[in-house]
Amino acid sequence: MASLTSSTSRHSSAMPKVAQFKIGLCQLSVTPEKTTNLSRARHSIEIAAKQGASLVVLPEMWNCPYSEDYFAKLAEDFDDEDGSPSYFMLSEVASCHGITIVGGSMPEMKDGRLYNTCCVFGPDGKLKAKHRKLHMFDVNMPGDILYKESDTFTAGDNPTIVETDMGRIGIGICHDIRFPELAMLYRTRGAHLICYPGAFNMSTGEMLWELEQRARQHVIHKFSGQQITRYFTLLLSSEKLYVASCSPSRDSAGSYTIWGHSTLVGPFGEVIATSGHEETIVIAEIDYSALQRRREGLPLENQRRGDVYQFVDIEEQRL
Ligand SMILES: NC(=O)CC(=O)C(=O)O
Repeated sequence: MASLTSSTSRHSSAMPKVAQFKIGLCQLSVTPEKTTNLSRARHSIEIAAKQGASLVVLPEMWNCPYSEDYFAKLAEDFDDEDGSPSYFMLSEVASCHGITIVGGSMPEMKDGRLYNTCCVFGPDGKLKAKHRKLHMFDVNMPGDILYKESDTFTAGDNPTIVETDMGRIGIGICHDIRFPELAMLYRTRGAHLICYPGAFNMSTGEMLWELEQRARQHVIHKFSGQQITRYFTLLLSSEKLYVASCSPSRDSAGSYTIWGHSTLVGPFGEVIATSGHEETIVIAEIDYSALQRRREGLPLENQRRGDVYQFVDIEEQRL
């Protein structure tokens, strides 16, 4: 069993090759026309690269509206060269500009099943990792929102942590953010950054946005259970990690109204850069030396009480 202290972890948290760089969060407008989505995404990635971003993050479902009417229709099998224009566009634009792309998410069709999948491409255009959304967004808030993502998608089975020139990056998709255990797992495995492509809706989005501000003041007594899990995720980010989220822009005409507000949070829990709900690109600086300062100044690794509580990393347990 792995304890919460990362000193017992087999994963090092050494600083990456590039410790200071720009990240671009492409908050994209998404339409039912895949070709339009592809050219918008490509254009936005190219602008981010021209503005100096060496890591670009796209939203959850950037090539397809977040709607049951489109998921299967616009899904791609990434192994099919002719049937996967989105996948190959990302690979091509990554190598063209020599950048790393955390490719938001796309509906993936494989062996008759649909997955909500994020592909990460390196600067050579090669696929570095594929994350299938782990937690299905099944929600029933009477009078507000009723949705069952698990009716359409199959959940993935693996956490995804990917070694890049721009650090060790953990991937989660939207609802995955609500599970602090996943962020904790990434942290114990030495992640510097967690990227969450997401498509929050108007009610849950508002909760998160308010929470980001309130969490910094450590006001927890009014939070609901759901908000507390987000609060803990934010606490994790403020302890150890950079956290980047990237959303589609809001389309009020769509059946699922998106919150927007793509954001980069730093290791002090501070919002480094954010956006409104319109189509835009957030360009922000990541400096991993801030992680080191934070770790040295507040050495939680050495202070955790493994004799009182333990965090189990299932993979380490298997070894
Ligand atoms: N797409 C989602 O997973 C939506 C979600 O988590 C939300 O809060 O909204």
